[in-house]
Amino acid sequence: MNTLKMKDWGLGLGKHVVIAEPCSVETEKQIDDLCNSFEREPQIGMFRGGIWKPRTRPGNFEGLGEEALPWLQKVKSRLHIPVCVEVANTSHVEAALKHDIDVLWIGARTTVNPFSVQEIADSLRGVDIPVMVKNPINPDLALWVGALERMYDVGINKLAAIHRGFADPYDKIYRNKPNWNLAMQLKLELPEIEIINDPSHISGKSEMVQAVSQRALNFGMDGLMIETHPNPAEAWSDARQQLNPEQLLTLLKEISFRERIDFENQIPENLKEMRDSIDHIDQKLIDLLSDRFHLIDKVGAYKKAHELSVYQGGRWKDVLESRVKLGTEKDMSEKFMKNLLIAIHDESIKRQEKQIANKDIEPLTII
Ligand SMILES: O=C(O)C(=O)C[C@]1(C(=O)O)C=C[C@@H](O)C=C1
Repeated sequence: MNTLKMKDWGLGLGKHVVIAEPCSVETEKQIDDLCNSFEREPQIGMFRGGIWKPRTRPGNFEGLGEEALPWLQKVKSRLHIPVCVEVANTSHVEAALKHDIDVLWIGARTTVNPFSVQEIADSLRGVDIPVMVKNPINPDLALWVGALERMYDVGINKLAAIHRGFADPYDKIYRNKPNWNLAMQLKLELPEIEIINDPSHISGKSEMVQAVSQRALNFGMDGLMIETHPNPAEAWSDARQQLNPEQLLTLLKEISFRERIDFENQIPENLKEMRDSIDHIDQKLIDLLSDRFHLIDKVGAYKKAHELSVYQGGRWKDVLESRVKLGTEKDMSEKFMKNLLIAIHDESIKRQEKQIANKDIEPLTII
């Protein structure tokens, strides 16, 4: 994809984009109050207001709709920063364009549905407006990439992604569990697409927003979208996760926007040396793993000849426990050691099953 980075969208966005926003636009006064707080804050690069709010069940506040759009125009003239809104259908797009909204974004509940995404994309054919695409609710990279591709295919070349976390009914910590690996995979697949992180929807509680923001920046995310309200306790939606302007400004002072080293010729000499050593160690690790799997194949041949079962619970328990102990003694976490060993053991089982059955079988996870 030949897309433009946010700094080249012609909207005065800097290197790290901070989008401050009330979850929902509620009253003209609320917007005025936020403008007063952010008037002299150059760090706020964009303003977001929720106008149409998707709600799981009817009866909750679903946004003010079109009547709130003129208030966002006022934000533009007061703060001189671009404004963005979520659009979920073609009438939203039409209203947003009519009111000079600068940037649109597609929400997680829309990204999951390629029909909706395509309809929105079709309504944007020939329109020069940046679009940001939130990850779908479920951790499906193809859906996320697909939504970006649908936008690109109708001629939108100002594109960004937003990582807002993924629904996980078993997780007790986050509202939407972050999946940093998946976000990194998006970067690998579409290196030109920048990713904004939405720590508010990930954490679901204001006291976690700073830690999640820092984590996102550590992972090389290109900006933050943080829900902000003059008085979060009184917010009509998502009261628990919004910061007040003062909290937002403190957060922005305290977090560290880390530099990224993207190009070979920028790498300082001592870092290059350390990376060369890492390359060497990785090579040795791979050689050792390959030696281990050759032995696994020999054990597999033995099991086949003697009709022994592939999975050997007692041996596996010993291997797991002893290696986890060795690893933790060398300062590696128990969780990491377990994950590593489970991955290795899965692969051993898969190779031996294949040997015995002589066909490809999906790997199992056996603990
Ligand atoms: O010891 C064996 O029987 C093996 O095949 C090796 C191995 C391993 O990867 O360490 C693999 C499968 C068994 O469940 C136990 C251990």
